[in-house]
Amino acid sequence: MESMTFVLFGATGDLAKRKIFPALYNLYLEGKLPSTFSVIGLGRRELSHETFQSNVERSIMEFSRRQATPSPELTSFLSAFRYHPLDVTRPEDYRTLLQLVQERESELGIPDNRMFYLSVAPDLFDLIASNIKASGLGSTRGWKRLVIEKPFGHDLASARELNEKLSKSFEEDEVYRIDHYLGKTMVQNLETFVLANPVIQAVWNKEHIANIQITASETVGVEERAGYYDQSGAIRDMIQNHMLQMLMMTAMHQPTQISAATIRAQKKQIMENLRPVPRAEVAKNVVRGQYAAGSIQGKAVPAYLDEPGIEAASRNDTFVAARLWIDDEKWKGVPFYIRTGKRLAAKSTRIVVEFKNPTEHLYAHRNEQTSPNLLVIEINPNEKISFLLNGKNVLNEGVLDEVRMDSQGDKKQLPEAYERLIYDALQGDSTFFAHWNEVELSWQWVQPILDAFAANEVPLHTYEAGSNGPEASERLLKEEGFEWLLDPVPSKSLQMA
Ligand SMILES: NC(=O)C1=CN([C@@H]2O[C@H](COP(=O)(O)OP(=O)(O)OC[C@H]3O[C@@H](n4cnc5c(N)ncnc54)[C@H](OP(=O)(O)O)[C@@H]3O)[C@@H](O)[C@H]2O)C=CC1
Ligand SMILES: O=C1O[C@H](COP(=O)(O)O)[C@@H](O)[C@H](O)[C@H]1O
Repeated sequence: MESMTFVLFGATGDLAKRKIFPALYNLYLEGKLPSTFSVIGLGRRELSHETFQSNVERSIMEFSRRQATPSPELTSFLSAFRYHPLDVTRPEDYRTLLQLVQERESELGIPDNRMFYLSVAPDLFDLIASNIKASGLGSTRGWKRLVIEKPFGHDLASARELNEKLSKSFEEDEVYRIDHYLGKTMVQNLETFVLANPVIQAVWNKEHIANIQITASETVGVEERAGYYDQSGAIRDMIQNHMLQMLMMTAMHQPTQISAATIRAQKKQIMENLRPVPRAEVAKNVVRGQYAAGSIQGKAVPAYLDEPGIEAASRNDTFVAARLWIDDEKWKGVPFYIRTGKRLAAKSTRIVVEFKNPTEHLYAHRNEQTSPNLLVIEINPNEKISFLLNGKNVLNEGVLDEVRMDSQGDKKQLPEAYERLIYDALQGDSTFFAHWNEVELSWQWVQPILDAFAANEVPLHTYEAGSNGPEASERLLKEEGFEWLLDPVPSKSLQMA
């Protein structure tokens, strides 16, 4: 990998501490950083290089997935870090930053490959990008890349405006939009599991699949992010990005070969064929909810409206479920259901594929009925794939029973999403970053829902914290004769592998 400078805006912030420094450290231990590299941390506060290095060390001690203890390796890793106080609104601060970046490049004898990572509030993205250009930081003979966090815009118009502004300083292929769900092991695995297995490909279509359910449920509430979340809700926080990205990864068609460009083209096609939900039909296809007080794992928790920092009369959504249709030849007639919410019964991100069941009545003469085959892709907190099949329970007079075949990785050994994504960005591999096309099409799909929510055209159901969300979300599936498969992996079933 080519040597480079990693310029981190927001190096004194929460994300840097919890995710970015630990990710860089683990990449370093695995030999996945260039042999020589420079990291320049930025923030408004005044810090010496030494204090910054100690802060980085503390964050690694606390948050790294590999236990870190003082060692020559850690010392050598930290020696690459420098700090520069910078206010992103002051153009002169970028000029002094450029001097430091160049000094380090010549000290280390490395080319001017520069990665600008914006771990700051999104309203600063365009200003920073234009200052990078104006100051000359972006005029490199090597490569330059811009990594940005979500959210990318607040609605379709603001996302387009932001993209327009960024494109004045960076080309689309230089922009890496992080969606951390695309860094998750099982989401990345979808590409190979679905596209590279002929057995799966053969049944990955409307002939064999009855419905697909994508869930990201959380037990946490709004936490410390009331200011942001009360303006965003589940629709912007999860549906527009993570949930639609998981939908694209699940539904994309097999390209002739796998590359960033072909995967992106397939994902874009899914979004183009995703049936729009006109504003007048939002209430029929989308259910929104807000949590009331309740209890999570035996602990009483307050209602959303009683959380610190939330407006007393807020009509913000903390739960959204929706029914989607992809109008192409592969998926015509197959409903996709998505569902996400805070303060639900379990932390669980999963994709459940329910297959059609033409063998249902095969054992009718014995008053038995087969169950539909299910494929369960667990993404978080477990990472595994299970197949639920019909089997014969030889210990119980051969009656039909569910048989589970599953795979399980050793979670501790797996890199974190941020490790994967930073590594990919350093290599210039944009497969698992959100392309502007995908972001724009996602906002386009979501916009009528935002409008209908804002105009209160969709009922806001309350649900008890610790429940499975509003009962109204059952209706979405009942209309096609299905139900949510919330915990479809039976613990008692026979394990075959
Ligand atoms: N934290 C998380 O878990 C997640 C965060 N994100 C996104 O990551 C980004 C960063 O979030 P997070 O770390 O939580 O935010 P924090 O509020 O913890 O950190 C903000 C950072 O921005 C810096 N900053 C703010 N204003 C300026 C300025 N005018 N000039 C220079 N630096 C400035 C602060 O430095 P200083 O105070 O020293 O000026 C600080 O380092 C956001 O886009 C957020 O949406 C996305 C997913 C998860
Ligand atoms: O991006 C976000 O994701 C988290 C959930 O992420 P996970 O990796 O724990 O599934 C969510 O809590 C947060 O509100 C949202 O901004």
